[in-house]
Amino acid sequence: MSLDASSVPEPDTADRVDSGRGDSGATPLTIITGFLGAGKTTLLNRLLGGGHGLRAAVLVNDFGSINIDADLVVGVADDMISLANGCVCCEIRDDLVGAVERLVSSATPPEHIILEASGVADPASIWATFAGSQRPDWVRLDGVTCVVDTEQIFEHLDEAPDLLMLKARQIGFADLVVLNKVDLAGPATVAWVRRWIDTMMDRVRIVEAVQADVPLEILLGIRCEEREPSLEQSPRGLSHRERFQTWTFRTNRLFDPRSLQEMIRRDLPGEVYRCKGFVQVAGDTPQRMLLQSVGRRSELIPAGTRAIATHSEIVAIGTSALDPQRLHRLFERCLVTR
Ligand SMILES: Nc1nc2c(ncn2[C@@H]2O[C@H](COP(=O)(O)OP(=O)(O)OP(=O)(O)O)[C@@H](O)[C@H]2O)c(=O)[nH]1
Repeated sequence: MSLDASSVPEPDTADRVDSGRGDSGATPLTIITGFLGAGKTTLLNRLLGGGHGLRAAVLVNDFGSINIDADLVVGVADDMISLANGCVCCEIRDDLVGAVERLVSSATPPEHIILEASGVADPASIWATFAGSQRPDWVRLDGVTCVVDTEQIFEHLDEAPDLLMLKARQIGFADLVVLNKVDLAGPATVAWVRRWIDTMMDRVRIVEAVQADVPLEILLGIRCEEREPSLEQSPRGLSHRERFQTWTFRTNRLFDPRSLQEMIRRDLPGEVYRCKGFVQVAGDTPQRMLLQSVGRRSELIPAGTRAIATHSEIVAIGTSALDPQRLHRLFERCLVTR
């Protein structure tokens, strides 16, 4: 895990969202939740690029051992705390509280804190962490936004039926649900997922989106109703480390981009929910690309100046049945032979 920096310089925009720090002095906290690959980082980047005028600090939590998300969040290089190698709702709660403590007690404390939780996190447990901490008055929950991959919400239920329970808990704790990726889902699926959420939850606000494009005003300054965080809301039974597994592949060799995407589409085991990383791909000149895959969908996009390095590093997250040897063989097959 790496911890660095504290808060951002005052933006020069005149349009400010009222974040509502209020008399209590508690710093408003927005939690972005949602399952792996739903579009949380995409939403976070929209928030950060949105010119809301708030001095916001960002906490990014990746379940894997490398915090890829930290490289994908744009525009807050010195203002982000990266919490990797565990989930903030259960395994690295102390790191979360410590990071927030550092932020709020710094010389220039942020006006707002945005936490992108890991895709397997239970937001109720995150909030319970603050309630159980030494200084529960440091932060005030401003709102919880849950990003849903509308196309894939019901995927993987054969391998892990309890996944739907986790997704339901993420949605159920939210003030706002962003039904994302409606471009991939199509109207019938969108209507179906909407109905499913409506019948399951009371009074949750739902917006549909492509690339998490939702108005900023509805994301910040929600001032959600007080909710009593109870430590009983922590997940019972297996810990995330027992339910989910991560696997990392590193190589100095070049990938054949077509084989890589074809392998993900055809052969990636159903136990793998998400892959992401930076890869060196073969071409006229080797190129550094960002690999993103959610289920069997994948994209390779030029990495630009992000995460400059000469080797490739991919993280996969899946069920505890994930087979490291099999994955190693599959990814190795996509390397260019010398
Ligand atoms: N087609 C389509 N792709 C999207 C949309 N929103 C996000 N994506 C893509 O989905 C992938 C995952 O998006 P992220 O924002 O990284 O998802 P995430 O929830 O932060 O992922 P984790 O942090 O790994 O859980 C990326 O390749 C995005 O470009 C959308 O509305 N439509």
